[in-house]
Amino acid sequence: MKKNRGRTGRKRRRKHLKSFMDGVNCSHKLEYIKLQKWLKERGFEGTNLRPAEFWGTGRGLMATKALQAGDLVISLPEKCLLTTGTVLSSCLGGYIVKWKPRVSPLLALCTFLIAEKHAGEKSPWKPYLDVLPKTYTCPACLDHDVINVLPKPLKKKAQEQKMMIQELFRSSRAFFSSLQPLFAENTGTIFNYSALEWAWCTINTRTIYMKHPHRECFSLEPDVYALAPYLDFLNHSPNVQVKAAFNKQTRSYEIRTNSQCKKYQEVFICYGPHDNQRLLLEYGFVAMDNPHSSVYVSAETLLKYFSPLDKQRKAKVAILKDHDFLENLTFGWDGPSWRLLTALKVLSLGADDLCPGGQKEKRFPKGSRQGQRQWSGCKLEQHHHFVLCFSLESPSWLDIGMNSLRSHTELPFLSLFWEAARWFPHPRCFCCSLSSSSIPTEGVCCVQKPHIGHWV
Ligand SMILES: C[S@@+](CC[C@H](N)C(=O)[O-])C[C@H]1O[C@@H](n2cnc3c(N)ncnc32)[C@H](O)[C@@H]1O
Repeated sequence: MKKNRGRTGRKRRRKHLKSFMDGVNCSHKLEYIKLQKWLKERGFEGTNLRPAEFWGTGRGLMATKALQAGDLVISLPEKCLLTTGTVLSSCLGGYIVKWKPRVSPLLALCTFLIAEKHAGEKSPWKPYLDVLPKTYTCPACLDHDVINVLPKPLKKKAQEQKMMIQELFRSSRAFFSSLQPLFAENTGTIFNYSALEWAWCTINTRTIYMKHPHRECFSLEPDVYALAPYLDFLNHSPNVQVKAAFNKQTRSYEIRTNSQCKKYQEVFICYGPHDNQRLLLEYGFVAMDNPHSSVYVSAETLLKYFSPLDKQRKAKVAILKDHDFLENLTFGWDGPSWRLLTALKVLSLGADDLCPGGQKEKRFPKGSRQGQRQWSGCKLEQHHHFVLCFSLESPSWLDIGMNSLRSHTELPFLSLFWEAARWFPHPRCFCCSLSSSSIPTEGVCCVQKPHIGHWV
C-alpha cells in the first residue's frame, strides 16, 4: 500500500487542510500587541477574538472560544471610538468651526486621519493608524484600464466614485490650506490627492453606523460615522446575523451574534444584505455564495431588445428616465427584480396602452400626499378595462387606490387589490388594468394574471 493513502494519511491531510482554513494567528506581532495595550488603556477589557490571517478573507478575527447565538462578540468603550467629536476636540476643531462653507462630517474625519498619520510618533492614535491598511481595493483606487473591463453598470458607478473623490479633493483644497498654521510642512504636500483617497476609503470601508446629533459647525450631511479600532477587523459574511448598537448604559459599542461560531474559526458580521456590486463599490471585495447576488442590466442592453421602429419608444424611455427606472435593473436568484420587470412591461406596452382614454389626471392639493400626480379615474364598463390606481411615489398606494375605487363602484376591491399586489409586490407599483370580466361581484377575487396597462 502506498504511503499516506490509509486512514492515518487521510486524517493527517484533513488536519493539515483544516489548520490552513482556520487562519494563522498574528496576535503576537508587535503592532497588535501595541494596539491591545492602547485599547486597554482606554478601558477595553479584551475579547475572545484574536487577529488572524484567513485564506479567502485576509485579515480578520478568530474565535478563541466557541460562540453561541446571543453571545457578546465585542464591547468597545466610547473612549476607543474615533468620531467627529474626537476631531472637534483636537487642534483641528477651531479651524473647522471657523471655516465657511461648512465642512462635512466625512471631510472632518478624513482631515483628522491624514493629519494624525502625518504626525507619526506624536499621534495618540498611532497604534490604531499602524494597523490600518496602506492601500484599498475600492473602485476609486483602481486604474482606468481595470475600471474599463468592469461590466458597464459597475464601470459607470466606479467612474462616479472616482469623480466624487476628485471633486471632494478639489473643493477641499482651500480648507486644507487654512490649516497651514498647524504644520511645518506645506499643507499641499500633506493633504494630497492620494492621502485623501486613502482616508476616504478608510472611512468608507471601516466605519460603523453611529448617528450623532447635528452640530452647527458641520454641513447638513448626516453625521453617522465612527471608526472602531479592533472591531473593524471583523470581515463580512452575508450568512450571519448580528445585533450591533451603542449601549447607552455601558457607554460601549456592542456586537452580539445570532449565529454560532466554532473555536478557531473566523468570526463574521454582516455589513448588510448587499449584492456583490455594492460590496465591491463600498468595500472593495465580493462575497462567495452571496444570496443577495444580482446581475445588473444596463439601459443599453435592455433597449437593444426593443424595436427601434416602435413610435412610442422615445416616450416610454422618457417615462422610465423621469422615474429613475433605467438604473439598478437587476436579476437575482429569484429572477428579474420588480424594477426590471416594470421597465420591461413599460417598454412592451402596445400602441393603445400608453395613452388610454377615459381617465382623468388629478393633481392633489399641495401638502396632501406630497402633491403627487395620481389617476383618479375608474372606468368600469362591460368588456372594458378597469384601472387600479396606485401611487408612483407613495408607499401607501393601497389606501389611495382603495379610496378612489370605493368612490366609484361597489365591487369587493380589497381582495382585488391584494391579488394585484401579488403580481406587483413592491409598494411603489403604479397602475395596472384588469379586464372587467375577471372581476367577481362578491367573495374572493380570482383574477387571472393582470396585464400592466396604463402608466401614470
Ligand atoms: C471592516 S474591514 C474588515 C477587516 C479587514 N479585512 C482588515 O484587514 O482590516 C472591511 C474590509 O475587509 C475586507 N473584507 C471584509 N469582508 C470580506 C470578505 N468576506 N472577503 C474578502 N474581504 C473582506 C474588505 O477589504 C473590506 O473593505
